[in-house]
Amino acid sequence: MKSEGILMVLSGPSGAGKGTVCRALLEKQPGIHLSISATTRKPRAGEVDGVNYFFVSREKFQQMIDAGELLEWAEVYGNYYGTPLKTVEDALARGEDVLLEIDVQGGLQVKKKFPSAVLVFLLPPSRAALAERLTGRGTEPVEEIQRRLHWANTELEFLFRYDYVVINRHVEEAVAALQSILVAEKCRPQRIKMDESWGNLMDFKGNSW
Ligand SMILES: Nc1ncnc2c1ncn2[C@@H]1O[C@H](COP(=O)(O)OP(=O)(O)OP(=O)(O)O)[C@@H](O)[C@H]1O
Ligand SMILES: Nc1nc2c(ncn2[C@@H]2O[C@H](COP(=O)(O)O)[C@@H](O)[C@H]2O)c(=O)[nH]1
Repeated sequence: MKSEGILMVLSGPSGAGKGTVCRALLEKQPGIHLSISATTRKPRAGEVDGVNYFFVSREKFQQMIDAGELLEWAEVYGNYYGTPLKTVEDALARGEDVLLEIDVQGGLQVKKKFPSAVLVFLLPPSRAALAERLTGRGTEPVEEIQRRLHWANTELEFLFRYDYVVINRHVEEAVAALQSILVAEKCRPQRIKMDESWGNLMDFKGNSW
């Protein structure tokens, strides 16, 4: 009996620790496929095209939308971000678990297209922790930090439309929670591929020994 790969979405306010937790999860489970998004945002110091994001122009991003190349896309903090569809489909077809680190608007689009996707909302332990983390990262100017913190309130409204909430108090704990979710989701009857000897699942009584 073999279960299929899981499409897992990780969302949460900017600074919640999504990127940090994703990297730590991949270290523990290198077999997970992390989707690389396309974005019109400019690279931060140290970010590499094709590794952190595919950094594209607005024109190129629009072409990708028009060509149906994006599984989902959204405008976030004044820039466009989207998930390339084909690499996700290919990885799922290979039976790999796929992780999308995307915003809440994108998360709900994914759920519409892939109802079996698992939506996880990553929450920092407190409002103060969120502000400290975002400021401490030191990658955005003060106005941008304020803008992201302000938007966090709107993002929180999406929390109850997600399947799971993980509190990112300690990175290792958050990673363990994500791993547990993956294990539990693989045990759902809808995902289990049962050995053919069990016959027609819808008609157990009709099967003879
Ligand atoms: N559990 C944690 N405890 C303390 N600091 C943390 C924890 N998780 C992440 N951080 C720190 O918080 C900052 C923000 O983390 P990260 O960049 O991963 O957030 P993010 O949710 O991916 O943000 P964005 O959406 O803007 O990309 C980083 O400096 C990171 O090192
Ligand atoms: N809807 C999507 N949101 C995405 C995608 N890739 C990243 N994001 C989200 O954007 C913000 C900002 O990211 P940053 O790298 O500029 O800090 C963050 O919430 C990401 O999760 C995507 O493909 N689609």
